[in-house]
Amino acid sequence: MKDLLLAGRKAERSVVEVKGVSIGGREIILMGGPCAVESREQMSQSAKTVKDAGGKILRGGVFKPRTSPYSFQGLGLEGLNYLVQAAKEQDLLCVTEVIDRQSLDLVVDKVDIIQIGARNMQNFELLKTVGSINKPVILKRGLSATVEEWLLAAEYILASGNQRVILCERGIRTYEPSTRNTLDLSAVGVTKSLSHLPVIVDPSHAAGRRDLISSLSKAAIAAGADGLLIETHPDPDRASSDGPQSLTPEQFMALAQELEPVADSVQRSFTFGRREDTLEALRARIDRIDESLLEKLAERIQVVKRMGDQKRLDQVKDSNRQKEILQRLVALAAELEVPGELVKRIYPLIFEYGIQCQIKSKLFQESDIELPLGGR
Ligand SMILES: O=C(O)C(=O)C[C@]1(C(=O)O)C=C[C@@H](O)C=C1
Repeated sequence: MKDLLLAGRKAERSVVEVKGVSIGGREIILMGGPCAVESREQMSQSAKTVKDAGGKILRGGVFKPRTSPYSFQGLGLEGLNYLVQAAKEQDLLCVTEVIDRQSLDLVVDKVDIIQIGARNMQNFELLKTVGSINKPVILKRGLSATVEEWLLAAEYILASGNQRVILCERGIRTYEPSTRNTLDLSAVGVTKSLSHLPVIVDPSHAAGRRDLISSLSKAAIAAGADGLLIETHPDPDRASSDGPQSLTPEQFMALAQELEPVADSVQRSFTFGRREDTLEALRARIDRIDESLLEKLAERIQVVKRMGDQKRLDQVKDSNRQKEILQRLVALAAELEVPGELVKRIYPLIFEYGIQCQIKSKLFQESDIELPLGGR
């Protein structure tokens, strides 16, 4: 197929790694959650269901591109917080859809995966924009897109620099009205023969009815899908969006349990149930925590550097302020059951590095003299 310079087939299939979760490896990755985020409680319950079932990623729409302008359009930022918080509570990753640059800017630092919905598959400017970020992207197949058009849409993202693209088959429009769309399972195999990218399947949007989700999910795994994106809602009859296709928590659990033997039968793996106590799962959790600690440290260093601009050289070191910070943190540490001694040992290093940065930027703005801590 022409022009698939980056999305086209390679000797090795790509595995998209995100915070210890590998999409496109041997393991089938289960992602679940409601179509739209509605409340803190709804997201908490959904996250628990997904975790209990062995899922790794929580989904939830906060910016909803709806067919009718009068349908629920999403909770926006308020919903984003519910999604992120619920995922954190259960140590899940989270994914949400963006519809334009503005919504991308709002979510990009908060979620683990960005979704481009079917209706935006050929929004080329948006594809280029998500191509310039450092976050994996789930690219849904357009409602009437051919596999070639879908792969060329992925090519836009890859060509803009972002190599972590996951394709998602979510059903296409056909003449058959008994399901909302027709799940094109042959597209999984076709796409995998043409491209190295991982492919997941969303049976919920394809079928539009919950009675078919279980069989379609199992069929998707047998067809070679690397993961499933399935809608579940604590109370589907009251869902503000896509209730008829959402599974109840019990149905979601039952389905997840049935995935294990299907995955086994095609030399893939899926483990039903919570797995937080294995060494591997705990290490993955530690990796995620360490990443966020470091991200916060980097943010602190940036702020401290900016503070330096507002101080004279003789004001850089402020022992009273350091004492104040330490006192507050030692008290907080006690509440959080972290030894105060640890805080007292770590913080002087952090203060010292900040002071060095501030002094350096004042004295040697143009120089690159090594600081004792190796910073610059
Ligand atoms: O509060 C300031 O004035 C800072 O520059 C920040 C900071 C810090 O790291 O928190 C750094 C140096 C000062 O000795 C006190 C505190």
